[in-house]
Amino acid sequence: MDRIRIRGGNVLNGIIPISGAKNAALPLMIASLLTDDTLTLENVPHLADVEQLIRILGNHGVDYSVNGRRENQDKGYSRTIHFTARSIVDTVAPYELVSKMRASFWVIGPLLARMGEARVSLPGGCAIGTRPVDLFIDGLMALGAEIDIENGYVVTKARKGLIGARYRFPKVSVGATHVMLMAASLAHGQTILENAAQEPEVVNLADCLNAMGAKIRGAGTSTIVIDGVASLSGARHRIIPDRIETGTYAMAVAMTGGDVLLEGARADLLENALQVLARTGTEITTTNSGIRVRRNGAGVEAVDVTTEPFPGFPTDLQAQFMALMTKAKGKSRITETIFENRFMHVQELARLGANIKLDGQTAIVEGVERLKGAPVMATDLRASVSLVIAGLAAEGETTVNRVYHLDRGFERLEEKLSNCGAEIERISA
Ligand SMILES: CC(=O)N[C@H]1[C@@H](OP(=O)(O)OP(=O)(O)OC[C@H]2O[C@@H](n3ccc(=O)[nH]c3=O)[C@H](O)[C@@H]2O)O[C@H](CO)[C@@H](O)[C@@H]1O
Ligand SMILES: C=C(OP(=O)(O)O)C(=O)O
Repeated sequence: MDRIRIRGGNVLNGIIPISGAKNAALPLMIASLLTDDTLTLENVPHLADVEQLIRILGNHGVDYSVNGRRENQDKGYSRTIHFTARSIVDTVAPYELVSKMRASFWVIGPLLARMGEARVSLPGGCAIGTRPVDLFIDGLMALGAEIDIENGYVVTKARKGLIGARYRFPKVSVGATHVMLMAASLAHGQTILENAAQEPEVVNLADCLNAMGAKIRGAGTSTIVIDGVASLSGARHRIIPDRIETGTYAMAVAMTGGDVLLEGARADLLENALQVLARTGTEITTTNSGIRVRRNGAGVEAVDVTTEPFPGFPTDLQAQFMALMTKAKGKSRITETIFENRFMHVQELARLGANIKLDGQTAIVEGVERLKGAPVMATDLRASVSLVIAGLAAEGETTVNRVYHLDRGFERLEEKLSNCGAEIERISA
């Protein structure tokens, strides 16, 4: 299995191009199941999750073709991809495919809306909590779907089509909001979703669905109104820049020091996290071409954070921020409210010399003078990259094992960081 080897201690200087957002690309690709026309997506990142979803969609009958120079396609540059689901050849999403990635469960919405049936394996994904699917089931049932769980599969039918309804999510869920948006777009009549997720990825999906002919208002607020339409057409749509990748590299610069332009990044997608970073003493400026992050030799202040649904501090940046706080001046409290088991990076950061104590859902981080390189391993995507950041600021050599987690969500990570002066390389097994 590949590993990442880092020799820490270098400051970061230069330009890091920000890729298209994984968490926007996945639901947008799934939306291609809603129409027999071509959905063209621009700025699709080259990531393991995207490739896996291409395979899953292919199983249902989605053809795809990639624009761009052939030599770029395999090297991992964001691309334009055309997805066409002329006909749905299979409404079953099997365990072997869905268990590898949580988001693949979301095909349940479009398959049910377009075909009146779906049989989708319960999902896998990052091991950061129990991650049930009750909200998807309740929401689709509110639209008139019949649902049973059989042998690890969610089996659903709506032979006469889905019917618009008012549904209030008992808890904010990004994935369940995506699925309800897609399903309700082809339902008969009006659907009103309350307590919906307000994440930029939800807005990106709603904008794309509207370009395909859907009638959705209010995406980006907690109440979304969808007037169902009989069919959707193709469209051309651009994926937003990845706000988690943006925040991750911003925290890397805050930790190592230096001056980096995060090219193509959009500050409005992560205002809360940028404000938190500014409070640590990191200089953040928005320019025409992206976000510039600077930190001199003065070190970072300790800041408390609590993860929350958007527009709050994102759970997907919690691990990276904890890495930063391990070298802060003083004590910070980091509270995780979204996932009940998202502290697996704590014991790995401790291998590098971090001083962190857990008190329920709160991590108390006492900043230390220096971290020292060590072999580490993480069991989820954002935890893995938090170890990369910590390794960049640690003395000596850090080896991050199980690199496949990083490949799920970070396009050309080693190249982007080494272009800015980091000593980082992939060691192929
Ligand atoms: C591919 C993708 O976009 N993944 C993101 C998405 O995951 P995902 O969409 O899976 O996360 P959700 O917003 O659904 O999860 C939020 C909370 O709701 C719970 N829940 C969710 C559904 C359900 O039916 N029942 C239930 O209890 C979850 O266990 C979790 O505790 O949003 C998360 C929260 O911002 C991010 O960390 C993930 O990176
Ligand atoms: C948790 C994540 O992904 P997933 O929902 O696919 O597990 C993530 O992107 O950080």
